[in-house]
Amino acid sequence: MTNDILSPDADAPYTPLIPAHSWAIIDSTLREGEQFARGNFKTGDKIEIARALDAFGVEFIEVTTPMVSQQTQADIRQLTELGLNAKILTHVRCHMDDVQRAVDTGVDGLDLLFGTSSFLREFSHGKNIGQIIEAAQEVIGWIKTNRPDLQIRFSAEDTFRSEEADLMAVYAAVSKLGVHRVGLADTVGVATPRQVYTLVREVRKVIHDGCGIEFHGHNDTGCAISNAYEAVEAGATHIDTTILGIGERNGITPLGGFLARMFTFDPQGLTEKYNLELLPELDRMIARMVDLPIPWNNYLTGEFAYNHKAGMHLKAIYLNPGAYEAIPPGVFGVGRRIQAASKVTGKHAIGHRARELGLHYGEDALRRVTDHIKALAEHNELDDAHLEQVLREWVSA
Ligand SMILES: CC(=O)SCCNC(=O)CCNC(=O)[C@H](O)C(C)(C)COP(=O)(O)OP(=O)(O)OC[C@H]1O[C@@H](n2cnc3c(N)ncnc32)[C@H](O)[C@@H]1OP(=O)(O)O
Ligand SMILES: O=C(O)CCC(=O)C(=O)O
Ligand SMILES: [Mg+2]
Repeated sequence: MTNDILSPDADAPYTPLIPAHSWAIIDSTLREGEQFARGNFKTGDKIEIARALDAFGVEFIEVTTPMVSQQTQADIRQLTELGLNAKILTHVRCHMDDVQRAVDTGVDGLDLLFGTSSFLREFSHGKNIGQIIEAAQEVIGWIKTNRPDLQIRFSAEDTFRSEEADLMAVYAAVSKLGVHRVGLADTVGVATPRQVYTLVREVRKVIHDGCGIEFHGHNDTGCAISNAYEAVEAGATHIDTTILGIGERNGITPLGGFLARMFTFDPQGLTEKYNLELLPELDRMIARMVDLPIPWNNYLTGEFAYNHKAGMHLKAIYLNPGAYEAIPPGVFGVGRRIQAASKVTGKHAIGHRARELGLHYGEDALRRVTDHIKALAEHNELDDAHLEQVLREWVSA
């Protein structure tokens, strides 16, 4: 494959702008997604979701803390016994009770968190930065001694409303304790792309070389995908997503939208890494489970995500779909829709449809039938059957 989605020069050598192997997905549909208004997955749902994510190829699946209930604890165990390729991580408070329960579930790693903003220090857990670091030392020290096989991530919840000096102290401390990843969480979706880029670069300076950087971004101000992208550009190694973006409030970085973004930088790498054509099935599965439709303008899989209508677009799209598509829909298992019958159509689109029907119009007749179709569509929606009828009637007129 070449970079031909970015440029019509198909002979240019393939050079990914941001290689897909430089980052991994931590899909949190089974954790953040359970915090969505309608996310109440039963055991069977969880197994279906985990298997579907694994078939798609995500590298990690994050699940809710076993502290939620005995059922949740048993479900985690069942998920870890499925023999998936994806590593299973559970999201737990930085507390020995949580960790001790979590390590018995068979997970591959623990995603620890502690809120570092003044909001969360005052209103959530009441600890100061020194106490947060002490708790991290106790908990991470225990895991390192007793379960060195487990991956450990430590995240500063509400990172982007935390003081930078506090963050650096916490990240440096947990890095020294040997965590595998640190997490930056835009918990209330307030960060801008530039802030994310800058902070990831700063954090990189205080952690050990092999330490990964994870980004978790909420979408309250519509920046979840751009922020995840900026994180990767700045050197983040892991991005949290959920299917359809479900999560607290209006959710987090959606898996499909993030992959659409990253596809444009390394189409070949993404195609090798994930079974992209399974994305529509994932989106449909979650839409069914939360009993909501896939939004009409959803990235890649929305009903109209690949609808082409304007005459100027249609003329070019027949010659090369790349003229008005950033990403070939077939790669993600979706098709395009050509809407030739509308008031914004043009003679090229009408002529093309006529030829498909085996009808041949001369230049003047094509102009006349096109204007007639445009006039009809001005007042009534026309469907393809109506267009075909008009074209057949007018060809001999
Ligand atoms: C931004 C996020 O999404 S963070 C992840 C959110 N996830 C969840 O909340 C998981 C689901 N939660 C639950 O099932 C429950 O909240 C439980 C089991 C975790 C705790 O339940 P409860 O004991 O009833 O406490 P409750 O939820 O009311 O309060 C939260 C407790 O966690 C403590 N806490 C909050 N953050 C942390 C942390 N990072 N590390 C340790 N303790 C913490 C709070 O201090 C509070 O404990 P306290 O009552 O001793 O002060
Ligand atoms: O643990 C994390 O990094 C993220 C927690 C979370 O869901 C959030 O802060 O929004
Ligand atoms: Mg969140």
